[in-house]
Amino acid sequence: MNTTDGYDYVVVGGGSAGCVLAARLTEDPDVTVLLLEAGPDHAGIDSLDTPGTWASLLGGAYDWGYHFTANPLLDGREVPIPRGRVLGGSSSINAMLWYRGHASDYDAWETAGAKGWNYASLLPYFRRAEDWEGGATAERGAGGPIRITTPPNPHPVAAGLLEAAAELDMTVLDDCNGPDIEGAALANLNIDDGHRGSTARAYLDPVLARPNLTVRTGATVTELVFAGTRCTGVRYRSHGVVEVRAHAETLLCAGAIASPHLLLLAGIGDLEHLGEHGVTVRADLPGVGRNLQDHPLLMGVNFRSRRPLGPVRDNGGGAILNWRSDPALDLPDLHAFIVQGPHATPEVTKRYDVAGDVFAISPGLMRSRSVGRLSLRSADPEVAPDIDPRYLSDPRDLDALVSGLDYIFDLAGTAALRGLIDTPAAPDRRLDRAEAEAFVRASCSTFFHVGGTCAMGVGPDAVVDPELRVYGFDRLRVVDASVIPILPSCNTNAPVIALAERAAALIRGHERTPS
Ligand SMILES: Cc1cc2nc3c(=O)[nH]c(=O)nc-3n(C[C@H](O)[C@H](O)[C@H](O)COP(=O)(O)OP(=O)(O)OC[C@H]3O[C@@H](n4cnc5c(N)ncnc54)[C@H](O)[C@@H]3O)c2cc1C
Repeated sequence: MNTTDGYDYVVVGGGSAGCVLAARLTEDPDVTVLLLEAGPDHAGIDSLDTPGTWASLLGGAYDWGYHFTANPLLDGREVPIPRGRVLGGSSSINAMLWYRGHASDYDAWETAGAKGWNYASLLPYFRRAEDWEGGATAERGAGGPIRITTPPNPHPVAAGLLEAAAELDMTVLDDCNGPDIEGAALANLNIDDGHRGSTARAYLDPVLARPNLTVRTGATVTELVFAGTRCTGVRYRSHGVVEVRAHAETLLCAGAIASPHLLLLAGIGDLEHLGEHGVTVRADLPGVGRNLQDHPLLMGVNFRSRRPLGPVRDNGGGAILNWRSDPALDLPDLHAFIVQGPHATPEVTKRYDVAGDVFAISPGLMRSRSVGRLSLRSADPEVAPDIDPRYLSDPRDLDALVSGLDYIFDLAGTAALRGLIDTPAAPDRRLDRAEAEAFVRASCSTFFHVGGTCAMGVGPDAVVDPELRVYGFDRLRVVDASVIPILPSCNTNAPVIALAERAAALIRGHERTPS
């Protein structure tokens, strides 16, 4: 084994959060940072850079290729759960929607025990990250690393969704990232002049020349190294095994699947579970891997277009919609986006014809109540963990998705969409309750928003404290989607980036958790 000299900070994983930390921490020229990324560099790879073809990346060379556990409530299907395996991580393969949800989503973190984490404390970091085309306002930022734009020339189906929503008396929002979120809006996209704005491109590329930053790609961390309760660094695989020391801290940014996996492999987790796999227990921290949350997404409600759809624009979507599955709810729980092409699981594709000029409206549940778990299958780091979001295990989630499916047919019945739709394609008509349930089970997939597996908080299931330090250990933090205690009602890239911005400020001592 090689042992290299140390760095002040070793960042494990160059994804959404890891690139932010590497860039912000090295603003201090006296601090050295090593960023370790298992995947390759993103530079020069056209398929990552081109916004319209992101869906073709799924299951490919830059995806870890995980699957959720077979779910009997989804007809036994093992839903794929893509995660980026390349510099930029999931932000290099994602759909580029920049949506921050509602202020109360973040206030709920503090209520859940994550002291100091609320909308007011995160807003400066959302603003700091943004370069919003509309310029700076009280809510939006300008001049930050991530360029945020709306579709300059929305695809006709995106424009049609906005008109359809207006016909149903929904608000058409000027800005989906303003204080009001209910209604339809043009999407905000992290697309900069036709290029994907991943964190690798926006945060890391501009600072690569800093002498205090070292980036190693093709470097898979297999082990955390400890001296007692102090994390002293990591071992990683890259043409042999290398051990590297972190003089100040090891920062786990490997994402909501790999970060808890590395903790479990290090013997940090539920005592009994670790014992079942012969892992020597370092700390009984039962919350590791628990509290796994994701937003279920129906892939999708498909319609045959009256006219050829033409080339894909923007990210292949362009408009979004938020509404309530039940008028008694305070806030929207359903969120849909338009797809400028077919959007269906293999099972749905087998049953219905979605070939040709077919577009989709895909509804997801942004306040899913089902909570799952990540656990070890083996003590071998090469064996992927068991990842189970337990979709639909709370029956209210099924009700909400059935309601969402039905509402898409209300939209399809508007004059605006009737002008675009020849006929429903999948399903091929509005369904009754039993049929709709069956369609939900066959079409339910992931919105790609896995989080919560190393939740911050104070209770017995909390894994990190509100400064993101792993309970019971020195010099070890988790900074990525894992620490989110309750998923916000939105896509998760912007929240993770704001979280990492705030974490960088905490680590640098520029921000304090209130006592
Ligand atoms: C297909 C897809 C579409 C999505 N669409 C959107 C969207 O449109 N809008 C949105 O807001 N969100 C979207 N998301 C979600 C969002 O991108 C993620 O929530 C966010 O990127 C998570 O950031 P992270 O830093 O927690 O993890 P990641 O960005 O996944 O970063 C983890 C990094 O760690 C690396 N890594 C893992 N294990 C190791 C190891 N052992 N050693 C070294 N490196 C390791 C990985 O390769 C990766 O680079 C999407 C996600 C996917 C996958």
